[in-house]
Amino acid sequence: MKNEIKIFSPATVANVACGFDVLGFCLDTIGDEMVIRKTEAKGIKITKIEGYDLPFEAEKNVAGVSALAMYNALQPDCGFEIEIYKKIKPGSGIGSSSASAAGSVFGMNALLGNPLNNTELTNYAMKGEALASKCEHADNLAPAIFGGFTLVKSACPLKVLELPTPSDLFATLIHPQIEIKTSESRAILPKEIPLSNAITQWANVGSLVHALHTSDYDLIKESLNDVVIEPYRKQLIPHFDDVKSAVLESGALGCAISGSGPSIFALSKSEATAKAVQLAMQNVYSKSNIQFETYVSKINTQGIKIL
Ligand SMILES: Nc1ncnc2c1ncn2[C@@H]1O[C@H](COP(=O)(O)OP(=O)(O)O)[C@@H](O)[C@H]1O
Ligand SMILES: N[C@@H](CCOP(=O)(O)O)C(=O)O
Repeated sequence: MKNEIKIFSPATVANVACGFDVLGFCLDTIGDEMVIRKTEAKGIKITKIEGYDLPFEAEKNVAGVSALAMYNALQPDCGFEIEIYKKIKPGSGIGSSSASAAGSVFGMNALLGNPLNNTELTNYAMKGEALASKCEHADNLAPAIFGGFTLVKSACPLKVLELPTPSDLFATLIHPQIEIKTSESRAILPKEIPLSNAITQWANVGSLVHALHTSDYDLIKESLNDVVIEPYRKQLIPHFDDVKSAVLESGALGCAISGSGPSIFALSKSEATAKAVQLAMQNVYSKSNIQFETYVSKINTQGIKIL
């Protein structure tokens, strides 16, 4: 059995407009790399972090927290070293913390001969995610680990439903280079919502799930709306309304905040439209003095992969 593996741990889009804390999908072109190594010395050590300044103490890094949760439960006869090559900026809204939290447990599981299934891995990864967002949500972790679109039916006990990915669907993202911490953008949300908004929102979630199952792109378009969270969070994202109008005019099926922001995502029916949408996003932000990155990505149906 191998003593070391290198993995690609993908970025993810949580919420997918209407599905706060339950829906998510996995990206293909953006993600971190990690190396996980078995050691004779017991315990979990983070030995290398490149890309961004993050804590090396296992208890303060989401990769270490999820690894420790799994390690303490399994009590294997070895230890693990973790190297993180961070490409996803922390606080991006595309699952930076989730990529690390999922990557460490996925890598350890592979080196131990895969004793755990994807649901068990997601459960341990949630312990790490909770360090960053102050809440055990799995809507980034599930698509990172299972791939494709996922719905977290319940967090406790964890039940993840894998949803189909229509083959022509492409994502476009813009990541304005400002940091919004998930914990802070959760803190501004209302504790209660009007019943009329709840009805609109759960109708959208139900119809989006149906649309994914039937590859009904018109219904995807009708369903990609968020009347519950977006009105609060969009205030933290400069030019959000301008980006959304420009993107919809360019032919996207829908556009919403990615995770807790500041990234904004759109879904389109073809790669050509996704690229036109990318130009529309760039046009809006190039008129401002905020730095940004944009991406076009297929939906990654595999999730984390061994390199
Ligand atoms: N390995 C890690 N990767 C990313 N963020 C981490 C990691 N370990 C700890 N953190 C902390 O988690 C926070 C970023 O997570 P979060 O706010 O959820 O952003 P994102 O939406 O990009 O996941 C930052 O405060 C960061 O310092
Ligand atoms: N459902 C969570 C998702 C946070 O995603 P992230 O990529 O910003 O960590 C939320 O909306 O708070």
